[in-house]
Amino acid sequence: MGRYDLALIGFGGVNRALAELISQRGERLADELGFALRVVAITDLRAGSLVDTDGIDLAPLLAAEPGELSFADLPGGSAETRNENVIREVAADIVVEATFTNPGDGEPALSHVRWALEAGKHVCTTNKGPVAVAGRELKELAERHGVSFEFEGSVLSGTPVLRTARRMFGGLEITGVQGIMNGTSNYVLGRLEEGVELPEAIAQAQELGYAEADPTADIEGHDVQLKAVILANEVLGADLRREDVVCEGISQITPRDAQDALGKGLRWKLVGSATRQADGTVTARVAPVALPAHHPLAGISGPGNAVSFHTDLLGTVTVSGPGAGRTETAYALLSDIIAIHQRHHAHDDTTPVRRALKEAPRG
Ligand SMILES: NC(=O)C1=CN([C@@H]2O[C@H](COP(=O)(O)OP(=O)(O)OC[C@H]3O[C@@H](n4cnc5c(N)ncnc54)[C@H](O)[C@@H]3O)[C@@H](O)[C@H]2O)C=CC1
Ligand SMILES: N[C@@H](CC=O)C(=O)O
Repeated sequence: MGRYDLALIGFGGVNRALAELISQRGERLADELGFALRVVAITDLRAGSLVDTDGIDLAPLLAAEPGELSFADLPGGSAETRNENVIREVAADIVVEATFTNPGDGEPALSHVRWALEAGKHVCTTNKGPVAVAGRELKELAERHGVSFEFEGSVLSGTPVLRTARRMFGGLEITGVQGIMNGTSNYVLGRLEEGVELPEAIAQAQELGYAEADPTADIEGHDVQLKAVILANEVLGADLRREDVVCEGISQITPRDAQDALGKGLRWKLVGSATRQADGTVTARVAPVALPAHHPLAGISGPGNAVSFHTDLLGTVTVSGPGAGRTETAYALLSDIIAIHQRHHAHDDTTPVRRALKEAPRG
């Protein structure tokens, strides 16, 4: 059975949840998927760095409170983050990038991804910054080095939107996408409908692990702006930048507004969209919209998200599911690792499904 050695860059909510999945379900996953996962390096701004090429024992790290974790006194540990050294030098197959999203220049995550690809390592990330700022360049860099750059979790967390569009919509013309793409703001709008004030609703979303490090990005729409760029570029073949997307958030909506709307059969939602215009160009915007109850996006509640694809042959196809959450987003990373395995080891007959297919009687 094959094995992938992982370097985790950033050890906050999402990468800890991935480590938990590996620690608690590693054997089951290996049986099902036909490969094992082992963590050989972790870096984090607050905890430092830790390297063990025989495999890090994750259980004691996961038992520690996140804020109290320090690698400094562990064998192979250091108080220094040492990102570049770890990413370039440690013998890992896949670098898993889950540090803060920087909506401006995508840094330092953009450099983390570049270093890894240059070193011939696959990358999966949930970080929107590098994808929105330099997605095309990074995909080309990955191609040149014969490795994969996967980022399913950058839009709608673990709900497979990008891969669904890429793999399942062949032969369709997609004319536009529209969706609720931020779990925090959708959760907050639901709380406003219940009469909770904005600061308290935001604090609850932070506690639940939905919000960005700076929740302004969620509330003012900047997070959706990045997701609209990624969808426009990935699904509609555009070349948009964040500045091209007109953006308005939900900070002006009060509990009273939300409750008044509800009384009229409307629900305020933060809607992101990208549309192909008649001249072939693509435009995108983010804005709060009071949707009528019968609209397909009106019923999406809590941290749930949904994206509708407008197509020529199927009409509108909507994918919905969690848009945020630590474990849900860690699943996106696992799905990226599975995609890497399928792309680079498609001819291995190691998984139970492949073995069964090969051994099944024909005719
Ligand atoms: N939490 C969620 O529901 C989702 C998160 N994401 C994205 O996933 C990424 C991670 O999210 P969370 O784990 O929730 O964030 P978090 O804030 O819990 O964790 C980020 C971690 O990165 C570390 N870090 C920051 N800068 C670093 C650097 N230069 N080097 C090493 N470590 C660094 C921080 O110390 C922190 O532990 C973010 O980019 C976020 O936008 C994407 C989809 C959903
Ligand atoms: N903060 C984001 C997390 C995922 O991108 C959200 O709330 O949707």
